[in-house]
Amino acid sequence: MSTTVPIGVVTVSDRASRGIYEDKGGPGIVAALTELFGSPWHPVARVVADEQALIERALVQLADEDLCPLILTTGGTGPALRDVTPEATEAVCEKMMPGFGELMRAVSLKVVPTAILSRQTAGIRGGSLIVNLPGKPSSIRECLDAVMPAIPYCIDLIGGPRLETNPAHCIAFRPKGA
Ligand SMILES: Nc1ncnc2c1ncn2[C@@H]1O[C@H](COP(=O)(O)OP(=O)(O)OP(=O)(O)O)[C@@H](O)[C@H]1O
Ligand SMILES: Nc1nc2c(c(=O)[nH]1)N[C@H]1C(S)=C(S)[C@@H](COP(=O)(O)O)O[C@H]1N2
Repeated sequence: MSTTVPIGVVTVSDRASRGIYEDKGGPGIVAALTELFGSPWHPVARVVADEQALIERALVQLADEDLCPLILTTGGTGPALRDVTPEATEAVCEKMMPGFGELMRAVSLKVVPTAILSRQTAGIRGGSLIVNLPGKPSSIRECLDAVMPAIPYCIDLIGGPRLETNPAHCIAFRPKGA
């Protein structure tokens, strides 16, 4: 059995899932986490089309079977008809964490005026925190840099493993004594 922490990485993209283009989202998340995490971890990656049932199934498996304390999605957060990642996230979560989306949009707005078009959100399913990132590969690091400082303490609070960040790239916030 693996002693490293499984982290769910879900690319939601019609074209990447069909092989029309190479998926840069999943590898982008892995590259970002490789810098940001200080604890041993390994990715459990999935690539799915923009279909709510498929996204929900991937999230449920990663949470309930793979026991990932953190699941990151990329893509499907916009206003287009097939963009349903936030709906899938909300459908499988018991509790929403709207502050994640608020912060990521605020930070992204400094980079791109269309940041308001992302409905990216976050929520809790059991012992898993699910966080949506936009599909544009360049948005992954911008968004993760903003929210990563709060992620280890959030995972503490839902009973997950103690995750450390790499202080060269990210200082995690935990209240004194936590
Ligand atoms: N997984 C990915 N890998 C590589 N590039 C991506 C990926 N997802 C998105 N992109 C790029 O970012 C752009 C905006 O992403 P968006 O999620 O809106 O794509 P989309 O138009 O919904 O198409 P698709 O679902 O087929 O990726 C895409 O047009 C593509 O250039
Ligand atoms: N940081 C960042 N946020 C961003 C973007 C971006 O390029 N960088 N693209 C925006 C655009 S153009 C769209 S349409 C929405 C939704 O993208 P998605 O459907 O690929 O998730 O994310 C927005 N948020």
